[in-house]
Amino acid sequence: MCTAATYQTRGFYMGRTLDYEFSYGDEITITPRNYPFHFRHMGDVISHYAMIGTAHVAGDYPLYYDAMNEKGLCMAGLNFVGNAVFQELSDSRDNVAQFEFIPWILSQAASLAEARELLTRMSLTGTSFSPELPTAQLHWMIADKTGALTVECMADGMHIYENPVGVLTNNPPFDKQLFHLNDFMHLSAKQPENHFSPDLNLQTYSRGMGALGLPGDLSSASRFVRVAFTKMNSRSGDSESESVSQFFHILGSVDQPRGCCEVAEGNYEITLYTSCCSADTGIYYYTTYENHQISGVDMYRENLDSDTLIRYPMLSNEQIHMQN
Ligand SMILES: C[C@H](CCC(=O)NCCS(=O)(=O)O)[C@H]1CC[C@H]2[C@@H]3[C@H](O)C[C@@H]4C[C@H](O)CC[C@]4(C)[C@H]3C[C@H](O)[C@]12C
Repeated sequence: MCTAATYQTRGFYMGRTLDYEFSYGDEITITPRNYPFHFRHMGDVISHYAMIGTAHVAGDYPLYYDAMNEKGLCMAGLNFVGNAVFQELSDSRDNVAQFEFIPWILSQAASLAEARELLTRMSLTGTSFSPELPTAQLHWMIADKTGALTVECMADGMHIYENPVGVLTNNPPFDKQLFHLNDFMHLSAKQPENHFSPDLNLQTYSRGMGALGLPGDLSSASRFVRVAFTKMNSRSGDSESESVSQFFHILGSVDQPRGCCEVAEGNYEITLYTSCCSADTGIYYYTTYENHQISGVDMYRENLDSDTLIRYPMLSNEQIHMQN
């Protein structure tokens, strides 16, 4: 399972949890402006916007899971297993392989409006990266400070949804996730009042009872509701550190501890990492399952005019700050 969310304070933030039972070998990867992209069906793009995110680098190619570009446009791919059906190659459209989708959009679009424009002339194809890394069944959230979109390719074509919640999880399809929120409109951060019956003396006996009924399990549908509630009710200061701190609390509401989601006998899905792209500062923040300290990689501390990928392995050992 995975969850992605946006957060707006004075800055704009987007990130995700990457929940899985193993790692493909993830690295914080900066693609500078002059790294040559050789798109499978669209030729070469030699000069483009720089981007930073988590990727598995294979044969010097950044296979991004989530990233942002230097213009503050952000994008994340999440599992959409059983629903994703990619499109056929088309003579009249821009054919983009699913593994190229993040680089295709982030290399060229400076805003969500420009991304929307690219999407209208695109076919997202199932072309695989290699036999060892076959096509992943994903759907995506694309966002900047003006809003968010969800992109889902299904048997009936490409769906581009406005995403007013700024949240994405996994199945079912996004329109159903959004509709499901109707069932929870009675939830509140405030204490509830007795609407059950005036004939009963019902009392609140604990804080937090306004959100009684918020689903607590790890299913994708439940995580969607829980992170949406947490995000929509979030309050924080608007400095970078207060915003980033709050952002990790938002995604912390759907964190997966080892042991609670068994995917095979003795094999558990966990939150391998949680990321937070800061659109205004160009910093990619992250924590890992074993390292709760927030680490950061600042794209602007690198030579963004280079033509070579810049890679940082994730710091994954718990860092405990002893005070005595
Ligand atoms: C497994 C990851 C998604 C995690 C997730 O959504 N889990 C939910 C599980 S469930 O549905 O709810 O059961 C996805 C996100 C991004 C994916 C990677 C990226 O798409 C980049 C390449 C794409 C290649 O086609 C396959 C390898 C790969 C390196 C992908 C491996 C894997 O599918 C990743 C890492």
